[in-house]
Amino acid sequence: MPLLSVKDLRTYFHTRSGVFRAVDGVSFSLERGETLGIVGESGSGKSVTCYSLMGLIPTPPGRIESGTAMFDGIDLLNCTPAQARSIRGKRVSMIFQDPMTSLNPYMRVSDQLIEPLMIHEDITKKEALKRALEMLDAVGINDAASRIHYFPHEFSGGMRQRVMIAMALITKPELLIADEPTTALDVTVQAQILELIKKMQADIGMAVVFITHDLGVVSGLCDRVQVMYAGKIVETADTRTLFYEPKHPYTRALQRSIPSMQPKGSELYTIKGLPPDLSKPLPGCSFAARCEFAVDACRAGDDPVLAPVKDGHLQACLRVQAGEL
Ligand SMILES: Nc1ncnc2c1ncn2[C@@H]1O[C@H](COP(=O)(O)OP(=O)(O)OP(=O)(O)O)[C@@H](O)[C@H]1O
Repeated sequence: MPLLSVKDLRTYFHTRSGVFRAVDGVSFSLERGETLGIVGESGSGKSVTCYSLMGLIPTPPGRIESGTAMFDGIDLLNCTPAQARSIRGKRVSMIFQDPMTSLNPYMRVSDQLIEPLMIHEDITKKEALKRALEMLDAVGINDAASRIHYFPHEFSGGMRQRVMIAMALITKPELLIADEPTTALDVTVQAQILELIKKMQADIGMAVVFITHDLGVVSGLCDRVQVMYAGKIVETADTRTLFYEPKHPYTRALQRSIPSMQPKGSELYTIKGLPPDLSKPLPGCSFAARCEFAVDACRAGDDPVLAPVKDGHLQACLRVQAGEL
């Protein structure tokens, strides 16, 4: 049985300017210990997918319209508050691009680190502090014994990111959701943080969902990747297949836009145009307006659905499905 199984998740935002179908029929599953990358441009619904699982959708204007998200037999989208508390922040944790999303600026790091342990585990304060120190050590905070009493602002950006990771991992979660945790950091610190997540994953054996707009980042980190466009998954495969045999024109375009994949001296390739307005769904494929391979059939009928290319590789382009591309 997979650790997490999401079926037909739809999360819409009901605003004055219309209903934004941020996530529109997303299904995927994740095995224990597996790392799944969710890739797509800004606004494609990556964060809203994960926020839905974590109970972080602001309601209103947001609303989960349909779907189930089974985590070890419990539906995260339809569970009791007590079930939610026993899972979120303990068995499932999340880290964010901005560490201050989860760190409290007015609380010493020591108090923040021990809080989830005191809530979820039968443990004394002394034992909890010992665990917190070990955790800070494990995420590479030097001189953790004195720094544990710092406030978040007394750490540099990269170090704050490490503190947030320590806080997310201190309960040894079975699933970590990482929402662009390195985007705001310089390249060296970015690499260190990615290495750290990999190491902690190996130590704890947790599964990871890694959200990023950067296809380059997922290559060294993820077992499997799913590509999102306009609230839907348009392609999913193991990382190697997705890199070397991408099928969907959007995935191919994303791959072409990785700077290191482009020949030296050539003009940087970018995907022309903008993602569609999610409040005005158009007939046909939502990528058609920007797709260099689109034909009339792509702009008519229902949005194409995922179909297998081969075992574990699914994609949603009609022309690929018809064997034309
Ligand atoms: N609070 C909100 N109110 C209204 N609409 C929202 C809200 N939050 C998200 N949305 C809608 O959901 C869409 C998807 O947002 P989401 O944050 O999931 O994108 P993303 O792929 O994670 O992008 P990014 O990389 O920029 O975080 C947005 O384009 C927007 O239309």
